[in-house]
Amino acid sequence: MRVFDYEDVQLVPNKCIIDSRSEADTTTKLGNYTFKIPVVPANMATVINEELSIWLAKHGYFYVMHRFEPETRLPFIQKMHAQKLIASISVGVKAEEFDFISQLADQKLTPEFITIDIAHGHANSVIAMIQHIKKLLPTAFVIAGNVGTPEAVRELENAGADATKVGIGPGKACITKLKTGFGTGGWQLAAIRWCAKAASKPIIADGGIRTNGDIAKSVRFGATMVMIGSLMAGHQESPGNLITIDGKNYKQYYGSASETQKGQHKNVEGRQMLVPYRGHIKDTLEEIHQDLQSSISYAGGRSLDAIRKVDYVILHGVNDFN
Ligand SMILES: NC(=O)C1=CN([C@@H]2O[C@H](COP(=O)(O)OP(=O)(O)OC[C@H]3O[C@@H](n4cnc5c(N)ncnc54)[C@H](OP(=O)(O)O)[C@@H]3O)[C@@H](O)[C@H]2O)C=CC1
Ligand SMILES: Nc1nc2c(ncn2[C@@H]2O[C@H](COP(=O)(O)O)[C@@H](O)[C@H]2O)c(=O)[nH]1
Repeated sequence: MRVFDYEDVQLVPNKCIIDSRSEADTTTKLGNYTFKIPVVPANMATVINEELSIWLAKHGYFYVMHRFEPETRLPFIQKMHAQKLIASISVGVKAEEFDFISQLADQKLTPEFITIDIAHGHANSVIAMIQHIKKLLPTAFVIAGNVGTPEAVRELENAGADATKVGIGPGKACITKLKTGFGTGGWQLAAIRWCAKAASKPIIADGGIRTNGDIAKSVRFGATMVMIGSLMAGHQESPGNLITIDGKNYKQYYGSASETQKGQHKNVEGRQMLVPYRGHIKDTLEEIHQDLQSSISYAGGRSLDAIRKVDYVILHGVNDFN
C-alpha cells in the first residue's frame, strides 16, 4: 500500500464546467439528512457545547455533541426535539452507557444520530454497543469509531454501524503515537483511502485537518464527512477558555483523553494546548463552503462527487495518476 498524508498529495485540476463558483453544490448526505458542507466539529469538550449544537442544527450543519457531561444527554435530546432539530449525541461503551441506551428506549426517545466514541473502536465492546443500539433504537443512525483498518470498518459495518469514523492518532492534541507507537498519525489520508475501499457505508475522516484544502482531499479519498477539532476550537462560540498572551488571543483546546478532560493521570493519550482565536464560527464555515465550491470547480464538476474522481499526484514520493 502506498502511504501518504495530506501534505504529500495534490489534486489535479479538470476543465471547469460552471460559470461561477456559486453554482457548485457542497452538500453531503448522511442517513436521511442533507448537510450544507461535509464538515462536522469534533465531539470534544472544547469544540462543541449545547448552544453551538443548536446553532449548527438550525443552520443546516451536522454536529455531534460530546459525551463528557453524561447526565445532560437525555434532556439535550428532548430540548432538540422540542425545537424540531436533529439530536446527535455521543456514547462510550462502559456498562452505564448500555443502561443509558436502555433508558432512552424506555422513554421512547430516539436521537437521530448516535456516535460511539472510543479510542480503539475495533473492539468487542463497540460491536456489542452497536447491536444494543440497533436492537433498542433501530432508527438511530449509528456512527462507530475510531478505527484505522479495512478489517475494522467491515466488522463494525457488519455489526450494524451505519457509518464508521477513521482516525487513530492524527489529531492535533493527540499523543497516542508517542505513548503507544500505534495509529494513523502521519498517514491518515492513506488510511482513509484504505478504509474507504473496504467500506460499503459512509466513512467519516477524523483528525489531522490543517487547512481547508485537506477537506477536499479527504473527500477525494473516500470521506462522506470530515471531523475537525483544532481548526474549530478557536472561535468565539467554542467552549474553551479565551486566553490572552502578549496581546494575542487564543482559545484552550484539549484532547478528550488528556489529563484535563479525565481529571486524573490515567491512560492519558491527549494534551492541552492553545489555538489562535479565529472570530465567529459562521465565518469559518462560510469560508470552508466557498473553498469547497472552488475545489468542485477545479474538479470540473458541480458537486462533491466530482472531487471523488479527480486524479492526484503524490509529492515527495512516486508520482502516479490513479
Ligand atoms: N481518535 C483518536 O485517535 C483517539 C481519541 N481519543 C478520545 O479520547 C476519549 C477517551 O477515549 P477512551 O479512553 O477510549 O474512552 P473511555 O475511557 O471511555 O474507554 C472506553 C472503554 O474502552 C476501554 N479501552 C479504552 N482503550 C482501550 C484499549 N486501548 N484497549 C482495551 N480497552 C480499552 C476502557 O477501559 P480502560 O479505561 O479500563 O482501559 C473503557 O472501558 C474519547 O473521546 C476518544 O475519542 C483517545 C485516544 C485516541
Ligand atoms: N489521540 C487522541 N486523539 C484525540 C484526543 N481527543 C480527541 N482526539 C481526536 O482528535 C480529533 C481532532 O483532531 P484535529 O487534528 O482536528 O484537532 C478528534 O475528533 C478525535 O478523534 C485525545 O485526547 N487523544
